[in-house]
Amino acid sequence: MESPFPCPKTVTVRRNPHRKARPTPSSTVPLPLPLSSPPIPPHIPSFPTPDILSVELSETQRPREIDSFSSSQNPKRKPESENLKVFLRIRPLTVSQNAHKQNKRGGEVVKNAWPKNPKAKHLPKNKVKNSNEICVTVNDPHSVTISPPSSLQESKRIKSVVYEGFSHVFSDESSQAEVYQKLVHPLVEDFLRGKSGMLAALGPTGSGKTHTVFGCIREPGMVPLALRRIFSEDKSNGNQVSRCRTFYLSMFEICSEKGKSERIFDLLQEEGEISLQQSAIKGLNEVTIRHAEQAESLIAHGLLRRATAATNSNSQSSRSQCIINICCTPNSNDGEFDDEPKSTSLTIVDLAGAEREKKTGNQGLRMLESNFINNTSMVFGLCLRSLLEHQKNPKKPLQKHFQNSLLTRYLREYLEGKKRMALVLTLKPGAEDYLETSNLLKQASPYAQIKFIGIEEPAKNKSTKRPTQVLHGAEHSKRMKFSSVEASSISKTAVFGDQPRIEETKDENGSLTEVLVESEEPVSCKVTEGIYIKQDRIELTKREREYQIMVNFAKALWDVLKQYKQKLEMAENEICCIRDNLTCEKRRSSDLEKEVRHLRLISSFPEVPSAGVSSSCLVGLCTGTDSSQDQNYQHNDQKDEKLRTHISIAESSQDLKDLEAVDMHSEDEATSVCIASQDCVKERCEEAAETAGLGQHFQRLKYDEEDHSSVNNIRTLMDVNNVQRDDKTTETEGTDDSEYGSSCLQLFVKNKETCVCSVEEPAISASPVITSCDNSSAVEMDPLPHEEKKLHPSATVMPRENASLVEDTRDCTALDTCSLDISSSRKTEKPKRRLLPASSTLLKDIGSVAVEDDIDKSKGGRGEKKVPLDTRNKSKGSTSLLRLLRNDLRL
Ligand SMILES: Nc1ncnc2c1ncn2[C@@H]1O[C@H](COP(=O)(O)OP(=O)(O)OP(=O)(O)O)[C@@H](O)[C@H]1O
Repeated sequence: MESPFPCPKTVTVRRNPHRKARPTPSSTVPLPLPLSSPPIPPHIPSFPTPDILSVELSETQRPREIDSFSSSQNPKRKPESENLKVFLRIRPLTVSQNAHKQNKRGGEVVKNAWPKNPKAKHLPKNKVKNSNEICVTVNDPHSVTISPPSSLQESKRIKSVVYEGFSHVFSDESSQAEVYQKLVHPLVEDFLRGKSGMLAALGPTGSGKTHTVFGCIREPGMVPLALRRIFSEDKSNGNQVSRCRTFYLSMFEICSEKGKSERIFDLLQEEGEISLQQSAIKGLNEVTIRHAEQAESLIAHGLLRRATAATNSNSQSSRSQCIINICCTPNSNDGEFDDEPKSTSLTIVDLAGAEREKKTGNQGLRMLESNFINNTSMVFGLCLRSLLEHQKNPKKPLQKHFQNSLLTRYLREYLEGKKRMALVLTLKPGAEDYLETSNLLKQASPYAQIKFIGIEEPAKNKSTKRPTQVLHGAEHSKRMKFSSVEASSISKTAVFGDQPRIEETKDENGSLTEVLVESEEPVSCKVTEGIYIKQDRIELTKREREYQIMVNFAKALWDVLKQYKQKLEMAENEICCIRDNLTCEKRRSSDLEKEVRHLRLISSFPEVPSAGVSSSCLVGLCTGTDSSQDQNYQHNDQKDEKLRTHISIAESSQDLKDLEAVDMHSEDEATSVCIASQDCVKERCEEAAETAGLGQHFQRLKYDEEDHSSVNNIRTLMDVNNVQRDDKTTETEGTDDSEYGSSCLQLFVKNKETCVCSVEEPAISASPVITSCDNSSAVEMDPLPHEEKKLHPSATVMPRENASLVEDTRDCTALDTCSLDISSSRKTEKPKRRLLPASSTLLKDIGSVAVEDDIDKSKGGRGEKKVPLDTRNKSKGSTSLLRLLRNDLRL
């Protein structure tokens, strides 16, 4: 059963690697950094202009992109690599078909109007191919498929092969103009801009090389089209170009003499055999051309001289390699076009087509010619192959295949990749030409990978300016004269390409010397290649440095802009925060204003009359260690009767009538006692004192730090400020704090002993009135037994007037005495405090004080614990004070 779809033939794809696009300078521009911003720098550093300008390039530092950048800056210098362009042109299957097509297109039958070799008149005409089978199929403008004829497919199982990577594939219907536009036009434009170039046509015999290069009258080839293009520009510019530059045409062929040796003939002169010395052709006639018609006429005459012969493959088969040079040299006196390039050349080579003996049936002389042609084509191909392999693997040396033929010796610079060139492969699409076509594509398609690296155009300085080499008229005689004089020293003459006017000689030291030919006396200047290289290197380094500076400048600018942006964002955020805070503050201020208004409204009511008496606070005593415990004590007052820690606050003067005599000056003051922990006593006292303005009046009476760890030190602070504030709010509004007197009674109990301390109101007494309970204290404390002291601390407050009796011996003017009686055991239960009226507490405590002589105390039994040192040191004055108090209070 047959498949509905024909099974495709097996196809082998031979791919030439794609040429990689050159990195453009724009690709080297640093990309914006990722959005994740780095930590914001504290400040933006100054722009590093000095650092940027001090860029120094090292050999390893030079980026590859610099070359492209430099070349883009100077289009006349393109040191970057450029691939060899390989074009493919497919000839029509038969000429008759082509003529038919041409007739269809233009209505005229195309005939080759170029002069034919008269020898070919009697040669047999090409056999008309009966087979219409083709082996070449154009896939796209850059690839073709070569399919073997059916006979070969069946017998040898040869597969179809796809060849890719061509710059362009011209089908059999392509016109000369189309081929010119894509193949030669770029070369001509470069040539007019001062870039030398070469086009070589390769292909088997009869494939259309000569047709492509020279064409016919109706279909002029690449050479006449190029000439027309060159001079058309000149015409459009009013012959300005030809006035500034001079164009020369030279045409020669390389053929073999009976297949033994190669000979070079100048096709523009009769019997013009010339020779090749090194890479230069000696004696080549360069004809000055002024317009295209003249040049075409010269070429037509040259083609008549070219060796052709009729073969089985081609009735007018080229038997030689034909080379045409169009040379351009600017006029030396013209300064207007001083920037124009110097001595450029456009070379077009029509190679003789390789032949297969079986097919051509050549014999004898034709066969020898065929061997020469095939050998030259092979050497040409070997040179390119060696260049390609060398470029692929630099370890492989560049073979000197060029030495094996005159053509390759002449084209050495092109074949070594030093100058720009293009190849056009011509093919015959017939099935009988499959093998030639296949071999050519297999051999030549990889050439598209060849790169021309570091192509340097001739320098513009005067020393490199080449005079014309045209060997006609006076110049010819000059040359001959010079040659006769210096012939012995001339080792070689450079006439190729853009160096036809320089003759290189070797001096005694063996160094290379270039001799300018146009001078009667040869001007010798030691110009070695190194000089040019050095100059170019310096210029290149300069450009690279400038480029590097610009790159660094751009980077630094980018960084600075980025930092400024971050800073701007920060500032904006800050502004937002400040704005929010301002709004809150405004809101607060408005609230405060409302409150003030409210308070003023309240203050407008009649004032509560001041009591006019002192509201003093007597300090309660406590054994607690912190204020939080004090609060607990207050809450648990009823539970612990034993704990005799008293915190008494005199709320009104009526409660302290007994004490009015003692402290007459403290009527207005409010006294409170702040029981603070041992750790915060000092801070609290200082804070309270500072708040109340009593910093200089407030003194701690006594604090013995020696033994504070053994007993819970009880400190009682009179936080005057707190009480003052309380009183102030109750008594008057808007009164200054300083109006209130403040006093602070601080009691220290050390080692369960009662200390008496007093702080007098500073407003009344300028001097600090502090009575300490040290050894010289006026109050003589009767120490209790040790166990009792632990449990019953008590404090006795004494009237000031009584205390004043003993003030002659003390620093204090008043004395408030507190006796502490610690009676509660902290071991058993939590201490409780009961808030009692100060007067009752004082009376009670004073009554409980046992006034005894220190002597009696010291006479205690041996087993008794010794009285502490501070107690023993109680003076008689203190004892007397206590007695007086008792008497005065009638206790
Ligand atoms: N593209 C083409 N269009 C029309 N005719 C062509 C084309 N190519 C070649 N021919 C004709 O084919 C014949 C052979 O072409 P040509 O002489 O150019 O081949 P060749 O490659 O130069 O051969 P050889 O190497 O033997 O010189 C010529 O008569 C030419 O007119």
